Amino acid sequence: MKKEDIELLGNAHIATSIDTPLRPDAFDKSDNEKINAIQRHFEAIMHELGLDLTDDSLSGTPYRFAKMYVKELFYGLNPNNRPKISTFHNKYGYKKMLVEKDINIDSSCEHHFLPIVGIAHIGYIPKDKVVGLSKINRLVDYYAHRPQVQERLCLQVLKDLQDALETEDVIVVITAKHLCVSSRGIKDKNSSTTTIEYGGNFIEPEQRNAFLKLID
Ligand SMILES: Nc1nc2c(ncn2[C@@H]2O[C@H](COP(=O)(O)OP(=O)(O)OP(=O)(O)O)[C@@H](O)[C@H]2O)c(=O)[nH]1
Ligand SMILES: [Zn+2]
Repeated sequence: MKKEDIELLGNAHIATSIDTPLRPDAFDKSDNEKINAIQRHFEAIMHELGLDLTDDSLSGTPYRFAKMYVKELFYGLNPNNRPKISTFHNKYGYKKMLVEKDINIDSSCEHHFLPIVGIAHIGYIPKDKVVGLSKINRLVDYYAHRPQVQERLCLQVLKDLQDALETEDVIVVITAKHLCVSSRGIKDKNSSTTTIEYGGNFIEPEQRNAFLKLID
């Protein structure tokens, strides 16, 4: 790819859809077939870098790398891996805000494939359904384990929770450090990125501020 094309891609990095751009044949291959193929590709990259793949410390790296990509870092690409979000009938009639704070974010930036590390805070106001608390953390983990931009991660979590809870009254805040900003390029160790997305009642500044006060 030419440098100008990369620059164009960079400028257009905010996608118009909140869906992760996947090809229709994304899951035609099994995980093991993907691991085998990625292993060969990564072996070629290491070879190009001049590394001696017969070294006993390096020889297992292409397989380790491929397994890590498919089964760990990017397990969230496959919709079959979406956690089951158990919801319960809100029979106690809890109608105020529920906040799940300091949810761990381990993600990867899709421009450099480097880590995005941070925390998410989520609030919602139940209607007829409440969700098992751990399912909120699991959902965040699932969407984080894709090549991501933080804005889309925030929107994907918001949309899924709104659908699962059958209410628009959800808010998602993510604060994260991008290693592509802190460890390469500009190498700014201090800055972090915050994204906030919400719907329903959280459009009201009073409701939003009540949430922001709780996560402060
Ligand atoms: N909006 C947004 N940008 C991101 C995210 N993660 C990484 N980026 C940015 O994506 C941009 C890609 O820009 P390019 O100019 O194509 O890439 P680059 O030459 O490596 O850019 P530098 O990082 O400035 O060296 C960089 O500015 C990154 O900081 C994200 O989650 N959201
Ligand atoms: Zn990046």
